[in-house]
Amino acid sequence: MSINLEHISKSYGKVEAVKNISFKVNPGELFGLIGPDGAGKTTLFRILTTLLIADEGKANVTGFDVVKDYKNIRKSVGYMPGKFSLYQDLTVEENLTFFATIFGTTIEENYELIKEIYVQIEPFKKRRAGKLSGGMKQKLALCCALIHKPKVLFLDEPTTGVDPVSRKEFWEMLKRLQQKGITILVSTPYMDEAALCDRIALIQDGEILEIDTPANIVKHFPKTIYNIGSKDMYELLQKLKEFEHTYSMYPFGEFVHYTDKRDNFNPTELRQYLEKNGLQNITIEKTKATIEDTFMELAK
Ligand SMILES: Nc1ncnc2c1ncn2[C@@H]1O[C@H](COP(=O)(O)OP(=O)(O)OP(=O)(O)O)[C@@H](O)[C@H]1O
Repeated sequence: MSINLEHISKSYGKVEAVKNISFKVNPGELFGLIGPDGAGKTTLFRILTTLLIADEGKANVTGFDVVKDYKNIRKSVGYMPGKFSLYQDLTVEENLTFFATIFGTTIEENYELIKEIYVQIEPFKKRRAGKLSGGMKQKLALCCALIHKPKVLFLDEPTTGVDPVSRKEFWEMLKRLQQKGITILVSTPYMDEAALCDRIALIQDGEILEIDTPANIVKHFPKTIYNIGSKDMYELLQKLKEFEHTYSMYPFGEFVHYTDKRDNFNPTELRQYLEKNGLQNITIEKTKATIEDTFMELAK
């Protein structure tokens, strides 16, 4: 097993940030921790990268215990924290050289692993990290986390605040790193990115709601979902909220995702109710559950 957590708990004073969490990540797997802000993702990363000691439970990474063997873990993992991972006043090249030096290596020695990512920021190698765009900062931070050829890569919300094109490119890079045999634990609040992982753990308020492949997670959704559209989104939400048979409803792009309390739901009846309440251009169509739908249902 590359990563193994057993009954890990951690509190900050009265805040129980992580509660009795257990899961395993297989060698070479791309595993996602999916949850909103404050779910406990960063706390888990800090425990696994030996920067924080859990109150209860055991964890090991590449066979090393996070407390007893912390030095071995630090040598064999790469960590890209969500915030403050680069020295803003150092240039691109200086940042990378700095990280290489503290791990007793050089850029040249491990160039092959970072090459594909580094060539994209190399034209700006004399630029200070603080002056880079979000996407470029993220590529540099990834190069710095990879410079000592880690076996396991920890990426805490690597795409937060990054534009959609760079996000897509970033996930393509992760897939290629995975093919080189690196195990990756990545966290994200974006549900669309969850679908790109081999397996995901949905996490909220320090607890795991479910662990499975993205495909299996959506299969477990218990109800039929309908996409409901109308000209006036705000009114539509109000009226659906007041409808006595509504089980769940929330905005999803240009539609509302709706489920009904009853098994014998009749869309015509809902349409008539909405029309009677003055809504126009109503559309009601069956749709497939997404990871976000499952998350909302489990988090209820
Ligand atoms: N040093 C700290 N002192 C007190 N409370 C903390 C501390 N660090 C985190 N917390 C609290 O613990 C909970 C989990 O935080 P954590 O940072 O692990 O979550 P997260 O999922 O990474 O979210 P975020 O993306 O906001 O960092 C939150 O309620 C947070 O406010």
